[in-house]
Amino acid sequence: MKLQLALDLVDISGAIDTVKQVEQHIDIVEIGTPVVINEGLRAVKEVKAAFPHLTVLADLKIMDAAGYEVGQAAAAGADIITILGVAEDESIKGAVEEAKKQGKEILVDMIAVKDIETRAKELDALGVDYICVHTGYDLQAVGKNSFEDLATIKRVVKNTKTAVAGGIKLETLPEVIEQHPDLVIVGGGITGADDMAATAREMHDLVQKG
Ligand SMILES: O=C(CO)[C@H](O)[C@H](O)COP(=O)(O)O
Repeated sequence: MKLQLALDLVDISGAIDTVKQVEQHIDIVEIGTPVVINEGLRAVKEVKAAFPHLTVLADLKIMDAAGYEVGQAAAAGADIITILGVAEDESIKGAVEEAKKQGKEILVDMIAVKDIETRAKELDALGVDYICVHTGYDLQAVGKNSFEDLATIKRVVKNTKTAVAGGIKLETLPEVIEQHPDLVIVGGGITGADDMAATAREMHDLVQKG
């Protein structure tokens, strides 16, 4: 099981400062969608250049023109690129094909997918690398989480790695770990902590033991 730090509410220098504090305690650093919207793929390029030993995920949440967008993110240095589970199968296939060509991985974000079980089975057959259940900020605000959805994908997915994201904190991490996802994604649970390094270390220890 791996820990991914999601950076959403920072600029490039803020991202680099944050990673400097926690780099020993994370496996993957995510350049979040708001950062890519604000700063472009330059954010991916600069973070990868600053931390070449870390796996960098570009959270593009691709919906169309997937092969092209995966190619651009790969050229910027991303190791993993995200596409939405609600995208067309043709887009998913395009993303997978381009990622394979470039030696990269595709994570499918299941945000807004209504029938998680059916779509997860389809995505599993399409050869993506990760399927990630995700409660985004707008549903976190009304008290939702992804714990049940994680159980669903763990039950039906045969080949693909599983991941979970959305409002995970140190206190809720044990409940997530019990379900043994391959990847746990944490943003505010680390970046909003008083001591980011101590929180990331504690989370990483739990994830590694889990
Ligand atoms: O993709 C995202 C929002 O769309 C976030 O990166 C993801 O939800 C993790 O952040 P947090 O732990 O703060 O919810």
